[in-house]
Amino acid sequence: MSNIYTGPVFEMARNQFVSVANYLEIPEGHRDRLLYPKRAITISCPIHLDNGETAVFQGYRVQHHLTLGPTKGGTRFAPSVDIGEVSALAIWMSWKCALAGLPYGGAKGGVTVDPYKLSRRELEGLSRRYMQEMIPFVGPHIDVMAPDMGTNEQVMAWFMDTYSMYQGRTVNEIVTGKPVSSGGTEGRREATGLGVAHLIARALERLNMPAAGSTAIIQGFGNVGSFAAIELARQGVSIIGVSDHTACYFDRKGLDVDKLVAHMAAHGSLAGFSTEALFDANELLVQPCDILVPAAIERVIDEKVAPRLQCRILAEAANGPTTPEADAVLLSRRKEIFVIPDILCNSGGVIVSYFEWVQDLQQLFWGRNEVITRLRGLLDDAFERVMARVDKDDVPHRVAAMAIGVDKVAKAKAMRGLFP
Ligand SMILES: NC(=O)C1=CN([C@@H]2O[C@H](COP(=O)(O)OP(=O)(O)OC[C@H]3O[C@@H](n4cnc5c(N)ncnc54)[C@H](OP(=O)(O)O)[C@@H]3O)[C@@H](O)[C@H]2O)C=CC1
Ligand SMILES: O=C(O)CCC(=O)C(=O)O
Repeated sequence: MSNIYTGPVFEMARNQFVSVANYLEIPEGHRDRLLYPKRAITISCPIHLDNGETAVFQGYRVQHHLTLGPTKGGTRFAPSVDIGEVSALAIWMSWKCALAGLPYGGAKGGVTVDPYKLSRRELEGLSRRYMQEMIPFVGPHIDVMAPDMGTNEQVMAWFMDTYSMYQGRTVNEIVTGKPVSSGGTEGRREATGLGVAHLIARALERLNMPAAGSTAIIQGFGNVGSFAAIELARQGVSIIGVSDHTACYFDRKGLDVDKLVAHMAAHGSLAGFSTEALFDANELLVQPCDILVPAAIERVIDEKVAPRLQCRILAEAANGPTTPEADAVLLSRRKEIFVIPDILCNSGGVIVSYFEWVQDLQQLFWGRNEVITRLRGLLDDAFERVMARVDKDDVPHRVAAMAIGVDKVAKAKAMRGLFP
């Protein structure tokens, strides 16, 4: 199939799919239908800059499959965004939602922009224009957006408001990850990081390692990385390394997570937190630790980094942090390194987004305890199913997790018939 889906991140998603399709013995003739997105939308978003000029930003939304329900997934504002990256992220959302048992296909969207270079007024203009251009293609039962890198609750509130103005009524079920004051759910802000820490606790249990006194290194200190750090520290794990784009810190005695979080709240980045603990960002991932949490971008663990990892647990909070070449290395190190694959590890976010959507549709809101208890229940269930498959078939954790997701979508497609 000749197509527009290219680039290293899409190649990763395709290679992973081929490995899983081989393991599941999916016939060649069924594979393109499972892999390639149903719809890929490209838009131009012109906005007025503060200096009076007009800038046009490229935006995308990819809806991978519609077999199990509406599509679901975040919106990324980052310079790296292109159709290949967004498509890969949409495909991963499909396997993630199916693994968690959510009634969704995968989607992802984004704008090629550095959001930190825009003023608040420009960011609002871009967010509103993006949603406005997407109105013909999204809806509470068609495609439901959420935050991802570079977007947040405020951007979701602007999306919701823009969509609602066009409908002439409040439609808060059009996006998730909104502020609680605008129809968001308790627990969504921290859900992904909390889920990462919960699954790390399950992995520690399985390895007979106590949480208290274990050490963790976290790359990325945004929504996911910071909440994972808070929850791990609460469990007694010592956070010995953290980084973002602006700084990297490492201290074997442990960093003060409360102070890191307060610094982020005051300054918006890690720069300036400490002079003593400054460290080389290129060496952070390969330092000895019990738990390594990449919580930033794709492809940071490649065939050069993988042989040098010195962690016992690799908890993939980011989407796609490990390349297929690195996976081959990790396969040979599978007794040393316990991988919690991304589609399992970071699924807490979309799980609580699902709870938010359900609450918005019903206009009946749950308390935080109910949200977190249900979240832990779905994560435990997915974790157990992945481990059962690993034990039964002796396959790598990623293959087991993806196989559960791919198999569910494949079976649903088969039952619905080949032709419309
Ligand atoms: N938000 C969510 O609910 C979910 C997010 N994810 C995934 O988690 C990851 C992080 O997302 P999220 O926390 O929301 O995004 P944020 O934008 O909130 O934070 C991203 C963090 O990563 C850092 N970062 C970016 N590039 C690098 C780099 N090269 N080295 C070190 N740090 C870097 C950023 O630093 P800086 O600010 O300095 O650029 C920032 O600290 C992404 O892969 C995303 O797809 C997965 C599931 C759900
Ligand atoms: O909350 C959601 O709907 C999607 C979150 C997301 O983008 C992801 O899991 O990668």
